[in-house]
Amino acid sequence: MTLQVKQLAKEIDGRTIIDQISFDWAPGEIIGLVGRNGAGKTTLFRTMMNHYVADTGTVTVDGVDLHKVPAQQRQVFFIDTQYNFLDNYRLRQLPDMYELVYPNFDRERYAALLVKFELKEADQYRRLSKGMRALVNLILALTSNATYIILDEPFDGLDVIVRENIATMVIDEIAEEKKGFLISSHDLNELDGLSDRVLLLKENRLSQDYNLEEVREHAKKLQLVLKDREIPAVLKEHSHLIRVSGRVLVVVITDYTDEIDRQLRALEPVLLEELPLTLEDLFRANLAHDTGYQMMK
Ligand SMILES: Nc1ncnc2c1ncn2[C@@H]1O[C@H](COP(=O)(O)OP(=O)(O)OP(=O)(O)O)[C@@H](O)[C@H]1O
Repeated sequence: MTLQVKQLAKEIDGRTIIDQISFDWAPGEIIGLVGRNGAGKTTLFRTMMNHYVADTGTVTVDGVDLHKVPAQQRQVFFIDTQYNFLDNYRLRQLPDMYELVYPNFDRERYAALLVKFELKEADQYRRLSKGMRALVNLILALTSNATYIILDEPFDGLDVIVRENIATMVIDEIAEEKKGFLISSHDLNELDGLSDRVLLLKENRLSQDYNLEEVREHAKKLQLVLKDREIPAVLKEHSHLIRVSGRVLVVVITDYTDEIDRQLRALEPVLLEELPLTLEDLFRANLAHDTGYQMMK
């Protein structure tokens, strides 16, 4: 079972917002969609869900076009955090609405999760705090029993505890590989430890599709103090400078080989230590136009 987005494009007011967007998404995957503010993340979701009619392209689940067979949209869950109908309803009323679209909506689990997170059925959605709304959105997403769940900036402005709760629930949910998540964020740190794959939206297009496990297999982040102040060729050629503080260099080498290791050790560094690689390091290393050493001149 796979959801396939193919060549999706949308113009608004004569301006291209998303263009040639293609990717596959399988249950069991947590995909991060990263892009700066205004990059088009929400527009991509709205276009996938047919809230915006696509100019070109298709979204299919097992070959069935979601835009042509609306009933198939029950396979995908998305709450538009900007425009939705939830505001005027009380939490106890929401299952009635969602059941119309998602016939496998799990009312029992919905009620149990409200209790778990101390949310009251009588509360009106619009009177909830931002964090509580984010939790309700996630609870609806999980209890809809849709296979593909889109979460648009689910951590935006949330405190650490709510963030942890959401991340834990997402990770628990994919254990059986029956559901997949597509989670947008403009902050890479939010996706660290959560996504195994990251799509980067840049200048209207998906500019990268990273499998983080693969990237991590080949990449290393090192903290180094060299004898010599001169940056050696092996670093200039193969590494990206993440940080420099005094004589301590922190670099990422995206393609670490035995040969690079040999050359580094041959320099007899005063310190050579491996550091944990974050998502942000990988992006900086992969996206920087230069290697970072220019700033040292
Ligand atoms: N209905 C609309 N009418 C006019 N412009 C729109 C509309 N929807 C989106 N846009 C424009 O499309 C661009 C992308 O917006 P979008 O909300 O998709 O970005 P985003 O990546 O989700 O941003 P953020 O991280 O800030 O939420 C913006 O320049 C926005 O102004």
